[in-house]
Amino acid sequence: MEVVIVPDAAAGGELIASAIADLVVRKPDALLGVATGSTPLPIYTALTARVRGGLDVSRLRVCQLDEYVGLPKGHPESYRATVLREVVEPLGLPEEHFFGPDGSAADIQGACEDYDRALAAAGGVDLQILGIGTDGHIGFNEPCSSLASRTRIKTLTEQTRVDNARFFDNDIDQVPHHVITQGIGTILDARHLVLLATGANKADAVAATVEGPVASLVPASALQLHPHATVVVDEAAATGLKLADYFRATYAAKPDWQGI
Ligand SMILES: N[C@@H]1[C@@H](O)[C@H](O)[C@@H](COP(=O)(O)O)O[C@@H]1O
Repeated sequence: MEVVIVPDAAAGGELIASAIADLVVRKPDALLGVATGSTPLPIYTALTARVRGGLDVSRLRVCQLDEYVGLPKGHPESYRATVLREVVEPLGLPEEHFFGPDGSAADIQGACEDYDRALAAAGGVDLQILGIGTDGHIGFNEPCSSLASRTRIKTLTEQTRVDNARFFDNDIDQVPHHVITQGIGTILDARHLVLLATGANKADAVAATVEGPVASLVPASALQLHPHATVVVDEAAATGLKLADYFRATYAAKPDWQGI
């Protein structure tokens, strides 16, 4: 696992957008896994600026990490609508290049299995962007999710519903209880995992992810099992890291050509 400490969220966004740009140049039809939430927005802003500056993403494909269950199709806070608004439209991608699980399906279990099959049929995710919940969740894999889990339905913790109420008029009653999420095993199938965490409220979760034991209690700690995982944190989110100086020195000594 590589840990990169950046001065602020914007610098994290630039760094990760560079990695995505390098990937697209290397593999124009790459499959990019995107995350929702506030944290990844600087990545999408930086990537959109690169596209305006001439980066060709016309063949890039994008897929979802997770989705609420039970919101009506087209609900503005469904993750499908969110990714369309925050990623697909700004990058100018055709909607056919974007896919995700169907949270409004009558057969949710079938929709989960369909999604795992669709990811495999698409050749697998090349780079998966991840955020992290305050409780250490990735996607919507809440604490005690199986580290081998595949895409399935999960029940949100009260804390996650409180955290996400800001997207639903600060009304927790509007936040769904159930979600579809790529499993931790599904996420680990991606070729490169890039987790961005910013802000002091993520410092404990980051420390447990990077320096704690691999444990289902901290789902993001599963990144320790992946051969190519990059954790990008700003100074505030890095405050709990005992090895912060080592991570800084390692990154400073890294050759430019190597990327993240
Ligand atoms: N399912 C999403 C996660 O993918 C995201 O990482 C998390 C943190 O969001 P934020 O970045 O807004 O703190 O929120 C939700 O739970």
